[in-house]
Amino acid sequence: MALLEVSELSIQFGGVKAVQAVSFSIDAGMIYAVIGPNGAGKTTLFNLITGVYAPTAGSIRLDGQPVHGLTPDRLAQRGVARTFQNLQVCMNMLAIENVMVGAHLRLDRSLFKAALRWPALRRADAALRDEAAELMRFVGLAQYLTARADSMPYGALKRLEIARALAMRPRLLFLDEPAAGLNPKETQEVDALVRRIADAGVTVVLVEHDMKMVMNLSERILVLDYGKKLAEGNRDEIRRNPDVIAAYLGAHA
Ligand SMILES: Nc1ncnc2c1ncn2[C@@H]1O[C@H](COP(=O)(O)OP(=O)(O)OP(=O)(O)O)[C@@H](O)[C@H]1O
Repeated sequence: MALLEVSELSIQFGGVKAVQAVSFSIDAGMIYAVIGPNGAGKTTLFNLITGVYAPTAGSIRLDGQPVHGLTPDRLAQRGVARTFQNLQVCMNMLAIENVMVGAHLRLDRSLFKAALRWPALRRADAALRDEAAELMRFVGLAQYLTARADSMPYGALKRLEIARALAMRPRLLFLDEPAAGLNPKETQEVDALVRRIADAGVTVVLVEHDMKMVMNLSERILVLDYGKKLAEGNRDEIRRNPDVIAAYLGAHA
């Protein structure tokens, strides 16, 4: 069974059909990319799957169970996490506290309340801090363990978002343009990081304009155009697809 199964998913904003009857499925362990021109519906598709928007029609199944209409925090508890195209970092907090927020989102609140005796809470907090530090090292931010978020360069903040999403211990991680605004060296580092995340057993879904990165990493690629599925396949199928070349890749590949 596929880890994620999206069927005939649609959403409309006023007259704009942002996503129209899009179907695809993602197997566990895969790196999967969603590409398409600006405005094609990629971020909206992420927003639908991660519970930011409720679909107008269609269904989303995780491990065979329907999850459409669930809120982002319920989805987080089921193992779905994401990063955002525009940074969503709390700048007035320490970097490590931003990562700890991710771990808090994962915890079931009722269990957390039950543990509300101070010594237990302090131990839990120390454990979360250790875990957050470990994740910061994993994404290459060891030098920022005691830094404030607002003192960090943009490239490091992009990684901080990834660390915070990983703190939710996701099975399925959505990365919305992880290389946007990065220089070629930073892009290569994020490329290697995505590979490490996948090697750790997390299924990764990626929206990305950097074609080199997409073609290097992705086992399967979904191409959207005007909210519709234009093509889906492995890298070679996508590279050769005449519709894709005409709509999108021609200018990039
Ligand atoms: N909340 C919203 N209200 C109204 N229209 C929206 C909303 N969100 C997205 N849209 C519209 O839906 C369409 C798809 O937008 P979306 O941001 O998903 O595209 P995208 O493929 O992610 O683009 P980009 O590559 O530029 O990020 C666009 O026409 C956009 O203006």
